[in-house]
Amino acid sequence: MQRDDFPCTCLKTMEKLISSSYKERPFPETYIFPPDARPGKLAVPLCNNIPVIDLGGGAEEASESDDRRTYILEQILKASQEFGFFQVINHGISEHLLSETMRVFKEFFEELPAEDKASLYSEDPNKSCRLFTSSSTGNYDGEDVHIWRDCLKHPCHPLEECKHVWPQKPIRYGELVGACSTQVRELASNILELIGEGLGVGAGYFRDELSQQMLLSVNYYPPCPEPSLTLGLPKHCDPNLITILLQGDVNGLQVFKDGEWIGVEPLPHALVVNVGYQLQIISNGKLKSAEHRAVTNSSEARISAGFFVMPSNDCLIEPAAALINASNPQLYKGFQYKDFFLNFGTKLGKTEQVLDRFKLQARLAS
Ligand SMILES: O=C(O)CCC(=O)C(=O)O
Ligand SMILES: [Fe+2]
Repeated sequence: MQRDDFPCTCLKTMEKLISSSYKERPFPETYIFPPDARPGKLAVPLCNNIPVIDLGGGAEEASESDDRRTYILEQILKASQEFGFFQVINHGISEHLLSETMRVFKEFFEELPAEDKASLYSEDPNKSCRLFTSSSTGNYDGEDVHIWRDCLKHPCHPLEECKHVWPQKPIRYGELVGACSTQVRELASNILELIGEGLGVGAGYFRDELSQQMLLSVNYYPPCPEPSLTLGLPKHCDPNLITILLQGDVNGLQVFKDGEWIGVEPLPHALVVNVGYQLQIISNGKLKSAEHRAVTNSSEARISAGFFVMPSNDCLIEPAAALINASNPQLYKGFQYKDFFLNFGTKLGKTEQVLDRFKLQARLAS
């Protein structure tokens, strides 16, 4: 960016961010979804049936008692089969760290000077740390409809290799997000161990390449005057292995279950865990990656932070051999993770098509 251009480019960039322009009147038509994709009924039932699993102080500690470990493992497996979603409490990550991390995200979006934000803004999806608005495709100007969110995205594992690309401000960002990423990663590894054991592929199955990368995506949804016409995130399943989400204390996350949308109730200091496409594929369809979306509201800003555990780009993904037999034929072909990810980017909003290229028996796999 040339110094002379700076104020002008900066201003244009900041106009795109929905957090800078949401008070605009009249309501911008470019954010209005076609009738069949609108959220419709906003007051969906708040779901008290998405399982809430008590990890009793941390999944790790569960290893101290075999019975307790087996009980937790069974609950995680059942929830991943039936819902593809669950919440965990008593997960071992300190409440103080979680609330301070959410606070630093809020400071980032609401208090950072425009020029600091502008220096991180990029529409290049290959840029490792970037602030953008609407979808992550990097094609804001070509989108049919914009989505009502700004997003800060960057890798968060291994810390020493990625911390240097993170925002330098707010000043506590590195320390808090670093500590939180480390602890979330440990929790995710423990949950994956339990899943591996429960599936019968072995506790260590998801270590190394299958879970090598972790990406942090912080969503900022400003208050929206027209929540019934807009979406913070359209319906999708996550493309990765497993996601751990901090959803703060504002409603907005909904899961599609048995033909209807249900809200995932924000519980203080709970973390939401959801199965991504890779876990569905590796488990040969035994675990399910559920469709979800984020709706907006007219009264307060909402922040969510997703930690996406994902395979290395070159990792070969295929259903685990131990899960295939005469009565459970292989449902998906093997592929490299990067091929899946590229294909995913072209199928945004078309969840029914994402898996088509990877199915072996189109009529059986869902
Ligand atoms: O904001 C939320 O609660 C959901 C975020 C989400 O689904 C995602 O980032 O993939
Ligand atoms: Fe998601």
